Amino acid sequence: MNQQPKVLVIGLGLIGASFAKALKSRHAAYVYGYNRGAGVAQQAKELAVIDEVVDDLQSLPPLDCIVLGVPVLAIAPVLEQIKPALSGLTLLTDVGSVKGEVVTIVQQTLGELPACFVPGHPIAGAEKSGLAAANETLFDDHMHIITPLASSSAAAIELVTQLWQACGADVISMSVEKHDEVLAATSHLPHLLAFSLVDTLSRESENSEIFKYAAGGFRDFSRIAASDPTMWHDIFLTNQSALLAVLRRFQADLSQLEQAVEQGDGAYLKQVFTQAKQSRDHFSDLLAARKKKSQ
Ligand SMILES: NC(=O)C1=CN([C@@H]2O[C@H](COP(=O)(O)OP(=O)(O)OC[C@H]3O[C@@H](n4cnc5c(N)ncnc54)[C@H](O)[C@@H]3O)[C@@H](O)[C@H]2O)C=CC1
Ligand SMILES: O=C(O)C(=O)Cc1ccc(O)cc1
Repeated sequence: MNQQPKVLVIGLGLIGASFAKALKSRHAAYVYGYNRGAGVAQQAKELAVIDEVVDDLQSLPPLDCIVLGVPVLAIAPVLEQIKPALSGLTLLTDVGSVKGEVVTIVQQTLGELPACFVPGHPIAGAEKSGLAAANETLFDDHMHIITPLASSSAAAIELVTQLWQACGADVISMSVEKHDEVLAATSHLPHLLAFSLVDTLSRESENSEIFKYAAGGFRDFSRIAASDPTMWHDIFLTNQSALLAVLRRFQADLSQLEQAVEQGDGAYLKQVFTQAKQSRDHFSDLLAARKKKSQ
């Protein structure tokens, strides 16, 4: 594309603002921004995260692409407002952590799956949220998963790939179903466990007094329990079946560990811990290889 594409980011929080900032700083797009509530988009302009503020989703400038950077259950009300602008668009995409339910929401809200629509999910983030957490290098050397649909046009797939590559991401493609299964296991379950553990421990001691005595292991494990409650509320409600499947497998394994502790079955404990260590060491090697490749 000779001219810079014109991109509107709706939802200027951690992911939307990081994406906008990465595109703008790398001169990969002319970036408009919209956020509900007074002031956020204006602040984004002042911080050079976006080029221009959009005040009203019902009167949009000519655009090539709209990126939905809002929590999953905020997508439907936003789509209702931008419906009229979708006909001239090359690309409509999102960054939601769940894909199946986003596809259903788009289909139900628009009455069809438009050719411009390609679902997406950056596999990069943090426990922080909001515009203040925006970081233009957030996506460097991270995967961006797209789940193109039978209805997605070649032009839409090309533009989504080009934009995320410009932000430093490795764009990979997979089915909606595989995405939701894999992410339930590697992201949604660990977040559920972290929320649950920190909640349990905080109720066990007044003013979370026991946290004073926690070491690095607890810090590492519990970091993600500081993640945004609204965002995770939406994820757990919209990836219900994949999450329940992996949660039930985990609960069965946890019960076996409980029994082993109860019965003093050290051999079983050692076998589980050894297997887990091998898997984690393999994961560290993968991360190191990815880092090396990008240097
Ligand atoms: N936080 C993370 O690490 C990651 C999040 N995601 C996904 O990205 C999406 C956004 O997450 P974050 O950026 O972390 O959240 P965030 O809370 O930092 O940002 C969301 C932004 O959307 C705005 N917003 C909410 N409802 C709106 C509406 N109806 N109209 C206009 N603006 C609205 C909020 O005011 C906020 O500025 C979610 O769908 C999440 O699943 C994907 C990858 C990583
Ligand atoms: O903070 C972390 O370690 C994360 O795992 C961030 C994250 C949260 C949600 C996603 O869909 C993808 C990445």
